[in-house]
Amino acid sequence: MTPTSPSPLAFIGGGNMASAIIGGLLKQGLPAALIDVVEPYGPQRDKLREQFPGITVLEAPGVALARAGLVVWAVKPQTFKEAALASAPHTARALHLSVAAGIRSDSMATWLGTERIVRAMPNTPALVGQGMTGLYARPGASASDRAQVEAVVATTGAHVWLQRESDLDTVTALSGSGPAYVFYFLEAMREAGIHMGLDAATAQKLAIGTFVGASALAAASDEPPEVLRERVTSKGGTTFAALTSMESAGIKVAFVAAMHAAQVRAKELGDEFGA
Ligand SMILES: NC(=O)C1=CN([C@@H]2O[C@H](COP(=O)(O)OP(=O)(O)OC[C@H]3O[C@@H](n4cnc5c(N)ncnc54)[C@H](O)[C@@H]3O)[C@@H](O)[C@H]2O)C=CC1
Ligand SMILES: O=C(O)[C@@H]1CCC=N1
Repeated sequence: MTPTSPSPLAFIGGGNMASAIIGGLLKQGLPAALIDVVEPYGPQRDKLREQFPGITVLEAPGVALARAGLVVWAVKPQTFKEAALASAPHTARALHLSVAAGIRSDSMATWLGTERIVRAMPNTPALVGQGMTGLYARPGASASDRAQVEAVVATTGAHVWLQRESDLDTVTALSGSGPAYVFYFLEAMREAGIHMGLDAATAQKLAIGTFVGASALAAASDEPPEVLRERVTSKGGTTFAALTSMESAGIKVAFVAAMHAAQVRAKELGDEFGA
């Protein structure tokens, strides 16, 4: 399916991630009439209708879902089982794409009664078409199923395919949660700028611009980040002073440990809330 194909899509859960993907699909020209969303929370249903005129927003799953060629699972891991069991009677013929952290395709196959399953781990820059998504296809998903998923995911940014499902937990820790790490650093840089006398708006503008610029440079460069870092670091200069301070504070070690914690949590979510 291409984003302009006539095959309808259903979203189970209409929160942040679903909105990012729906936004991408509509921007690429998918008719809104082809999108159904199941969203039990009233205010969120109103928001979806306002944000995406023409889509169908349902309070609960029902026969309307039977038209979907692709069902996108965008509920929290904690509510996946309940949502899956409620929708399964209506979605048996569809291809299923889950963006939920941790929930393994074995669990989905048990709840949904199909092997046509692809798991994705996107991230919130998908909202501005700059997402990074890791994808894993269960063996029961065909080449055309994978192509259909790629066409959807391509509307939100770039993707990588993974051969091992367990690697999705690592992708979750790296790029899935990753935007939060960047925002955390942005907060710290803004705070430091304010402490040193800048106003908040100026400090924030400089911090965000620095991330955007450094990321663009890293993406455009053939050289790895460590070489780019060394190029900023004059001997005996300011960057050297800052990086030495970070090393002695154990920031890199703590950062690696933090990502391990995220990966462990992704696996726990699969154990706790899986079949
Ligand atoms: N927010 C993020 O950065 C990322 C989130 N994810 C995954 O995406 C999934 C959704 O996350 P968000 O969109 O951030 O959460 P969210 O809380 O914004 O959206 C979930 C939506 O599901 C609805 N919902 C609750 N029970 C339901 C049910 N039984 N049936 C249908 N809908 C139901 C909620 O009302 C809510 O609007 C999670 O599994 C998360 O692991 C994946 C990558 C990144
Ligand atoms: O925090 C979470 O569990 C989700 C998965 C990746 C980003 N947000």
